[in-house]
Amino acid sequence: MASAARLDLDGNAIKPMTICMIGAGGFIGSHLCEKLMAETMHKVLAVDVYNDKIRHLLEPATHPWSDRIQFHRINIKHDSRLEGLIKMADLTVNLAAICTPADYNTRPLDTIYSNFIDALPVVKYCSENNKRLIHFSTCEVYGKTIRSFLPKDSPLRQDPAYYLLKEDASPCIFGSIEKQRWSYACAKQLIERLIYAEGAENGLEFTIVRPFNWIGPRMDFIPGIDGPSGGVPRVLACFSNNLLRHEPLKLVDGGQSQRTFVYIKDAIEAVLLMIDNPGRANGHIFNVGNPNNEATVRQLAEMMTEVYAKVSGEPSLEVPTVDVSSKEFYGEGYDDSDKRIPDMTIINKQLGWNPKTSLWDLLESTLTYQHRTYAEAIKQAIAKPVAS
Ligand SMILES: NC(=O)c1ccc[n+]([C@@H]2O[C@H](COP(=O)([O-])OP(=O)(O)OC[C@H]3O[C@@H](n4cnc5c(N)ncnc54)[C@H](O)[C@@H]3O)[C@@H](O)[C@H]2O)c1
Ligand SMILES: O=C(O)[C@H]1O[C@H](OP(=O)(O)OP(=O)(O)OC[C@H]2O[C@@H](n3ccc(=O)[nH]c3=O)[C@H](O)[C@@H]2O)[C@H](O)[C@@H](O)[C@@H]1O
Repeated sequence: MASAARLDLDGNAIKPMTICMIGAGGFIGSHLCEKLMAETMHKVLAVDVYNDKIRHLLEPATHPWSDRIQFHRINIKHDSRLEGLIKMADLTVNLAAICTPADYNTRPLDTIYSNFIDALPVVKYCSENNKRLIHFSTCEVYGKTIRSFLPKDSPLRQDPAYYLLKEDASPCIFGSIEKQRWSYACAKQLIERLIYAEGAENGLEFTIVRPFNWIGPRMDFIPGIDGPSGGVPRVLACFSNNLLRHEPLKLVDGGQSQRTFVYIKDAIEAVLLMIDNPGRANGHIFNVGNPNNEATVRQLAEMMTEVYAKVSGEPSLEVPTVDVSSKEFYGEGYDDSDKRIPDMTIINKQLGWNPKTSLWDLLESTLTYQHRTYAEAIKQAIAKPVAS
């Protein structure tokens, strides 16, 4: 339960603050709002175009935190109320973005505008009004690893010096301009550089977060149920959708890419530490991921298949996966990050944070949620006769 006597990492009482959270209605925003309402006395001015994922926090108005959360339906592309909200707050957390890879090469303009141009006024208002900013970037700013350019048989491929991703040392390696996949990473990189420069030249107090594949309940949508039937969400929701519909999981280009997955609830602990410890978080860029939860996409598919059979009680398909080319799945201009392992030195040193949940455990709780939330709706959708 919320308590006024929470202490920061240096033993000082944490004063309740007002947080302007932009993109509060999304996956990460909904979990961050939940945490702030349940465990702190901070107030949230929740800005988004949607509020479905935080409706349970907004209604009924009898929640013990009801006077600490306000929803503002605002599109930050064109709404003069934004500056007023940032001025009213002590801290702004910016989560708003287009961040699904299927959009990067098919809607590159929207992707670049969303991740760079639309974030500019947020940075400017924070800087001009001396307000602290926590900005969400991405691990995609690292792009490909140096390792991926080494010969296949090089022993150096096993050396972490060629793949471990460090905030203050690793280069950002993207593909050519025709590989529009990198429109997102490049826009995120430029806004990081701008924020960093505002800090250096104008004293902006900032923290940049680089999430490494945070996953859990409420991530994206299930096509045809709570999102467009032709839509392509991120991998967790794609594979969940396949499992719920008893279809084989599609492995893009053989599913050889590697990712590290962190449970959303672990990651949110890291964000709360940043919020509550400005002296330790300001001026830093933080990797937030779980280096112990590495899997190829193929391994992820196999594990999700096994976990889903366990939580749903339904047998797995005899052939649970199918290979598909990236061109067929994402279209022209797709490219991929080969491997993403976060170096944890900086977040450990500054905030003492470590992730706890194993890949199996996080998939078990997430797929239990997916099954409970969607299985019935999918059954009904499949049973519905198609209109002739
Ligand atoms: N989930 C991850 O693992 C992950 C990884 C790397 C980076 N990120 C970054 O974290 C942030 C949040 O990601 P998420 O997974 O919660 O995504 P999400 O799509 O679930 O949430 C983004 C939210 O921003 C809102 N939004 C977008 N444009 C807006 C606008 N113009 N005005 C108002 N609201 C707008 C959307 O409606 C959505 O609710 C993004 O910046 C993303 O790039 C997330
Ligand atoms: O989550 C992150 O840390 C960042 O990375 C994601 O990028 P990516 O990991 O490539 O996106 P996913 O959709 O989760 O795909 C992961 C991998 O699975 C593959 N995939 C995806 C979907 C599918 O059905 N099958 C499949 O094999 C993709 O090709 C990719 O190799 C997104 O860019 C962002 O949300 C975010 O910034």
